[in-house]
Amino acid sequence: MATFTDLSLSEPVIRSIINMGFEETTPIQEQTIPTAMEGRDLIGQAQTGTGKTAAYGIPLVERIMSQAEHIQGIVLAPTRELAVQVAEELNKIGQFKRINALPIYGGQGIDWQIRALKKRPHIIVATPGRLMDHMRRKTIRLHEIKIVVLDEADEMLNMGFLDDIETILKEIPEERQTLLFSATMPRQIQNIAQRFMKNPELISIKATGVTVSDIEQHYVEVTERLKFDVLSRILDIQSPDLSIVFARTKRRVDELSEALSKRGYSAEGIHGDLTQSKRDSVLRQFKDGTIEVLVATDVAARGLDISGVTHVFNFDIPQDPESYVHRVGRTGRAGKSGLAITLVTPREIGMLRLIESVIKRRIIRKPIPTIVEAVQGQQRLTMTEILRVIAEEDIEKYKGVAEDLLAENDSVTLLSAALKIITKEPDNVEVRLTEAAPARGRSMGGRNMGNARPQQGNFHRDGYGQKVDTWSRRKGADFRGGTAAPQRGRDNKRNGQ
Ligand SMILES: Nc1ncnc2c1ncn2[C@@H]1O[C@H](COP(=O)(O)OP(=O)(O)OP(=O)(O)O)[C@@H](O)[C@H]1O
Ligand SMILES: [Mg+2]
Repeated sequence: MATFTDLSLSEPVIRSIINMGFEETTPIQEQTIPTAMEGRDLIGQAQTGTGKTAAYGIPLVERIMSQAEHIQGIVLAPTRELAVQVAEELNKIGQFKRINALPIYGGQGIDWQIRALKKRPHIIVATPGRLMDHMRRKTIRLHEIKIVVLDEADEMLNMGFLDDIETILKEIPEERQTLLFSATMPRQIQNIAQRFMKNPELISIKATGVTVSDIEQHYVEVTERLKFDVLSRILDIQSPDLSIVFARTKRRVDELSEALSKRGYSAEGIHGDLTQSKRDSVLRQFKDGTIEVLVATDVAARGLDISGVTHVFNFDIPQDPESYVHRVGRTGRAGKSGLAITLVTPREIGMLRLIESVIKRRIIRKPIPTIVEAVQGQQRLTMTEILRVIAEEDIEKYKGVAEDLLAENDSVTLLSAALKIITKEPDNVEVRLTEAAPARGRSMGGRNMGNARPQQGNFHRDGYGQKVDTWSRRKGADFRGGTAAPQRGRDNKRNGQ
């Protein structure tokens, strides 16, 4: 593995990379940065969470002149949250070279953006629709752009941005450099490449699978009616640090997040019909751990890099294999491990098989978890928390009361009562979700999702027939913070926490 100093980068950029805590390059960075620095067009494909942002961000920042006070680089991204995140990363890479990147996206006040543009950013990171607005108003001019990056280009096509992208690229001088990055490269991308790129070099990192191998991938076959109980039980058993639950429609996201809250989980939803300020605050709370379960449509499937996401749930199986790859890729980032669990109704098994054939990997079947397992999971959580408090916290002032109580009750009875109070018991608050139509696949012609080979190593881990210990919490994952058990207790929750 190469280090960044092998890549003939400038001193300020090396310094900022060190400051960001990057030591070695990832494979996509090692292979694309030199080509991109030469000014060539390129298409970069590599698994989710492997550092594609810096793979284009570093050459982008390097090739921009900090003295010239006009927009020289532009990154197009499919969602607002992704635009914000990419701009943040570019600002970090450019901090010592004094390169400024500005996110430009819908839902944010256009006047505010116009004022921010007057500060003359070197790079803008934009969603296509809002950029078009600024082009019409002539508040952004593209005639001095030297570099264009299309991040998640395939998703921008899915969202119907082809015409917008075409209009935008026509405004940009032809001598520009064009870079295109995604974890998935369906066939339409070749079309974009032919029309808008000059003899692009294709750099595809040949991994063993299209999805990251450190992400364990499971599925549970379950009827629509039982899905919510299964999700709750798995949450109780596994007690994820942070998890994302993907659902098919905005309405189901609303209903699910409400139902999860009713059952005592700290959950919020995010989707495209919410106001931008709501979207921002939900994401912020999820990042700082105030919310533990983020319920989302595919708006959160692409590119978002949130550390601490240990679990991804497909409450509804995605409509196509690309979406599966990206959703699951919200965990297991930058070499971390993760677990992805897909709930599949009997009618959707065909879609699951299609996904397996595209990702060239078996998704392991797990049985429906039982209530007993859910209870055991929560009891384990309580026990761990008690042992932690004994080891780490000052409990002297409780000892007097404890002794008084012990004078009249035996210790096992007392401790059992205390455990009951702080353990979140499986909850049967009635919930009702609007049914979603089962997933039907799009045509699969000509998919090229990376030159994956089957991962033989995963085949022996099949969960068929295993029972009680199948759903035990994974080893090695520890509980975030110290207050997990009491805060998640149902009584606290009912008091509005
Ligand atoms: N060389 C590196 N060393 C250590 N961490 C890195 C390195 N490069 C990137 N990272 C970190 O890895 C994480 C994932 O990076 P990034 O979001 O760029 O992935 P991606 O390939 O674009 O994924 P996706 O396909 O989901 O968009 C980020 O937290 C980033 O800071
Ligand atoms: Mg990315």
